[in-house]
Amino acid sequence: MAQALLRWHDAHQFCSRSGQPTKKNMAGSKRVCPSNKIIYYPQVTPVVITLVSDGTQCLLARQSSFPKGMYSALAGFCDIGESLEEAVRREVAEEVGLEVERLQYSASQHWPFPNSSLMIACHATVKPGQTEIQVNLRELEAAAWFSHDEVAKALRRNGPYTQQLNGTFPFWLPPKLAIAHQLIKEWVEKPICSALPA
Ligand SMILES: NC(=O)c1ccc[n+]([C@@H]2O[C@H](COP(=O)([O-])OP(=O)(O)OC[C@H]3O[C@@H](n4cnc5c(N)ncnc54)[C@H](O)[C@@H]3O)[C@@H](O)[C@H]2O)c1
Repeated sequence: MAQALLRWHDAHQFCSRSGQPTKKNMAGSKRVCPSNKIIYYPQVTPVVITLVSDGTQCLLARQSSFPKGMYSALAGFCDIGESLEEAVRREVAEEVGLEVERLQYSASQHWPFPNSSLMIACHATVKPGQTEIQVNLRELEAAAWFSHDEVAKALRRNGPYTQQLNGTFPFWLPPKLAIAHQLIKEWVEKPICSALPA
């Protein structure tokens, strides 16, 4: 968190209205422009992260920037004017072409990489039978449905894998510190999604 705050101070040294240097307050919690008194507060950007399930399988995806073999839940920044529910539905539709039927909040996490994000984690379901995915290749490298068994095994493995096994990189999941890991673990331990309220 301290590093995220230091990065924010570094990137906000000048007032965007007057162009004058801003001054940090003693506590380091804000910056003020001495010429027009505008106060700048550190920003936190909301990001939704969603584990989509059809009741028996869950959907995991990877971006080309991920370490080889790592798959995670779908994440995306909230747009201005959007509720969290709208952001989840839009992101899932944009990234894999699925329509979310029900969703349930799970937990949140401050994520300092590369800037301060507030990760808001949710479980979502799609209607059984409406599971055909269309991967948006501008955003994702791949996405696929994984069975409960496959995901449970991947949780027990210790990634990251840097070595190929039978010509491919074994699929592995984000580390414990990431809320993506907690979301996936929650689904494996209690497949909540099959019992989400309508
Ligand atoms: N803690 C976790 O478990 C976890 C898991 C997945 C993603 N994340 C984080 O969530 C964030 C979003 O994930 P992603 O996969 O969409 O990331 P991403 O960095 O691939 O961003 C996708 C696109 O969003 C746009 N974007 C970048 N910054 C933005 C901002 N501040 N506001 C609006 N749009 C912006 C850009 O066009 C970018 O190409 C990243 O910071 C990522 O590190 C955390």
